[in-house]
Amino acid sequence: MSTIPRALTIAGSDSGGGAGIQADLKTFQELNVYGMSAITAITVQNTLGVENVYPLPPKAAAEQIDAVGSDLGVDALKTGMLFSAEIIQAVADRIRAFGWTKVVVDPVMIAKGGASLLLPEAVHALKKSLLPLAYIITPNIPEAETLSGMHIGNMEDRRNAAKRICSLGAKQVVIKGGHDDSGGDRVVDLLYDGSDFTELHGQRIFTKHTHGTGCTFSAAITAELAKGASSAQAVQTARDFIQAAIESHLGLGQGHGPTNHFAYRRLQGGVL
Ligand SMILES: Nc1ncnc2c1ncn2[C@@H]1O[C@H](COP(=O)(O)OP(=O)(O)O)[C@@H](O)[C@H]1O
Ligand SMILES: Cc1ncc(COP(=O)(O)O)c(N)n1
Repeated sequence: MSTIPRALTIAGSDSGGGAGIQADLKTFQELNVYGMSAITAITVQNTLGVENVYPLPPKAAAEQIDAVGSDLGVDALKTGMLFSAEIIQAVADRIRAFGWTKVVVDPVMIAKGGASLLLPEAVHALKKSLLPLAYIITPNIPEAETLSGMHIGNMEDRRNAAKRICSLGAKQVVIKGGHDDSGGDRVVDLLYDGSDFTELHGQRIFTKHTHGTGCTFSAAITAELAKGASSAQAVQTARDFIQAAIESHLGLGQGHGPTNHFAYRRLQGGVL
């Protein structure tokens, strides 16, 4: 019998392949984890932006989760674009019914190009129904501001926002630093595990090819949790993965291009 770790992504499809379900499955594969998906919405998207969003019925998301959960098994899962309060509710119900605990919530709200990937009225459902199920939640700075209800202008604010987000029920939080350009050539992600803070520092890459960085980062955390890594180890591997992926982006498309999901394998000495 195979003992390969299994990870599930519950997210939207990005036809351009750089974010969403596609980025998640590529990341799982690169980290040697068996990937499964439950699609919540289909986006018509390329590097120039999101042209349209077709949400699926909440029942379709729930049935996909049931299908994989009842048969293949799930060691860890992540959520990405969930779009509506009804889909959030359906997803939260299934996570609770299966009793899954290694749950990474990427609270996707707005695409880099400005398109809304979560209806404004669904923020309440995200906070109330999904956030308490999160083992790790991974907001970027604008998402952390929405969840915490406070402005984040510096690292002290970020620490306070992290505490507030944990007080809403998430066990741990990583507030990502991609949107904070005050650090010059450094980028800092902040992990709060409910008692201690860890700063993960990296080299900021000056590029427009950062489409899907948040999806890829949270998928890498999920893959590592599926393998049994601690949250600190999982977040560090995810940081290394996304750093390599941005550094050697593929230069695809005319707009905000995808990162290079092959790069981490190359870094580890694997064959391309
Ligand atoms: N220009 C960059 N250089 C290096 N790392 C980056 C850069 N932009 C984002 N990252 C990393 O990518 C991940 C996603 O960050 P962020 O851009 O803040 O999230 P999101 O994609 O959700 O908006 C984080 O680990 C962050 O440190
Ligand atoms: C289906 C889907 N899910 C998530 C994102 C967010 O990714 P980004 O913030 O890099 O645009 C996206 N653009 N599309």
